[in-house]
Amino acid sequence: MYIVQIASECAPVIKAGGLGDVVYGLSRELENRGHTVELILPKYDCMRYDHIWGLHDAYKDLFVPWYGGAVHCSVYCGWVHGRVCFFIEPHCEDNFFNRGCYYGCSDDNMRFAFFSKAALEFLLRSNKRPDIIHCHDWQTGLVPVLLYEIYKYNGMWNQRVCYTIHNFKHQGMAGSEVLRATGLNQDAYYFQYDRLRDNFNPFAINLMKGGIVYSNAVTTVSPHHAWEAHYTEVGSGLGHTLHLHQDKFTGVLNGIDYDFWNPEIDRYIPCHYSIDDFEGKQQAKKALRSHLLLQDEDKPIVAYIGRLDQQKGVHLVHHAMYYALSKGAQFVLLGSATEPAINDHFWHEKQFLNDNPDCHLELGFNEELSHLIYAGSDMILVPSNYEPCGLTQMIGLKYGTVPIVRGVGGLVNTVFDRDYDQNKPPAKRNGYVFYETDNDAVESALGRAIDLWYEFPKEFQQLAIQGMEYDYSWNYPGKNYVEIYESIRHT
Ligand SMILES: Nc1ncnc2c1ncn2[C@@H]1O[C@H](COP(=O)(O)OP(=O)(O)O[C@H]2O[C@H](CO)[C@@H](O)[C@H](O)[C@H]2O)[C@@H](O)[C@H]1O
Repeated sequence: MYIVQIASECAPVIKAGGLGDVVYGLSRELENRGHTVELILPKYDCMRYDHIWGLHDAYKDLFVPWYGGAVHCSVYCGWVHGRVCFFIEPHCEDNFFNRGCYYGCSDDNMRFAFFSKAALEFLLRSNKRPDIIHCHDWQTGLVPVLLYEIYKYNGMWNQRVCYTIHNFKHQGMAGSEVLRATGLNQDAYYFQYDRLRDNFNPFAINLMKGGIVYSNAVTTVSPHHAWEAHYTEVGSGLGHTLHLHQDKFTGVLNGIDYDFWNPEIDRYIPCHYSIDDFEGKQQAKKALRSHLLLQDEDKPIVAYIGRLDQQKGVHLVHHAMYYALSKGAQFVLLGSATEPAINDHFWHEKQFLNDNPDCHLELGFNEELSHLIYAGSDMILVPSNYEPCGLTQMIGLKYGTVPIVRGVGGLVNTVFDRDYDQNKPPAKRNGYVFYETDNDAVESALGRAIDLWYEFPKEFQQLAIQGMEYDYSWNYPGKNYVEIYESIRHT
């Protein structure tokens, strides 16, 4: 099959979070399975150009219809660790992708509506006719809408769309100017409830809803989250839409790219290790301590890696940090916040804990350091309020770092409590799970983990090894996606 992924991120060249990992990892797996995969991405000024090889002109004068006129674009092609990527650069006053950031601008709706339109225009003009277009999250929700309302009539009648939702919280709410800009026009038609009108705001169109309504298949990133989104408030108002489209909606658990996240070959850690040779993890722990200037004592290291926002349960991250320190553990945090109040809070904590020899807060985005933290820590904390899949616990498992998670979303599908899981035999359990959102809940799980580390170190190591035995590679999810593509291809 010929598959084109249209996305706003692809790791490591463009990565704000887990979306980037998934777009890259799935593309690689599909290629390994013999399919042809190409990616279409925005050409941001701030992306990691050092991860692109052979960047060259691919299509010089692409004119993308926009309002009544057209925006002149250049399309570049390059290889990102083996994947063929096309980068779209518009030349217009809006400077859509030269903002020094990926997201967070007041006109994000317009930026990504433009990107969606430009990606299809590029496919059309360059005569690319993929069997499957796979697009992701609200940023590309308009792709299937534009395909079936406009591009189908221009020669792209045979393309089918798989749409994956990584986060229901951000849906892309827009006004009718997006319809005018993209050439969809006809407000009355698109503002119908069964099309793009938001389920709660009658004056807004919802780009993610458009993606659900118009795609041939819709997935989210774990089976449990698919259920939550359909039946609970976690669907952020889209539950009824998912219900109406339930026949094409499923949850496919994400994978991890084991070529990149693997302690046996990881290029960012000082010493490699595996299930059979666990000693290297101690070396990584030493290296982590020396890198972050933590005192070198016989203590467990608890880590948190991730965006610092409400989704991730920041109030519990904060509490767990002090609780871990009080229980004789060390705590390492790597995260960044876009919300000013949360950002200020953690900068304050960082200053407050500056002289604490058992704690380090690294505020910012640092891919290389994240590898060392996964390898050098004993436990990884994921106390999310909601978590569609969660990659950090799966990466932690691969690195023999025991996950301590809240039992929501994909965390339910991947982490099984050592003491209480009813469905797995003890030899298949791999971490600790708590359910409530209060301090006692996180203490109950983190406390058990730290106690086991101190009192039964061999059993703790056994638990870590049991986690490493799980296969959360792209192997199974890759197969699942190919089945989905096959099922929609000839419809
Ligand atoms: N400060 C930092 N420095 C370096 N690396 C950092 C970092 N902060 C985060 N990362 C990395 O970014 C990725 C984050 O993965 P998550 O699963 O937490 O994704 P996120 O919530 O962004 O995305 C959404 O999409 C993904 C993919 O579908 C879902 O797993 C998830 O549940 C959903 O919320 C990991 O690779 C992590 O190591």
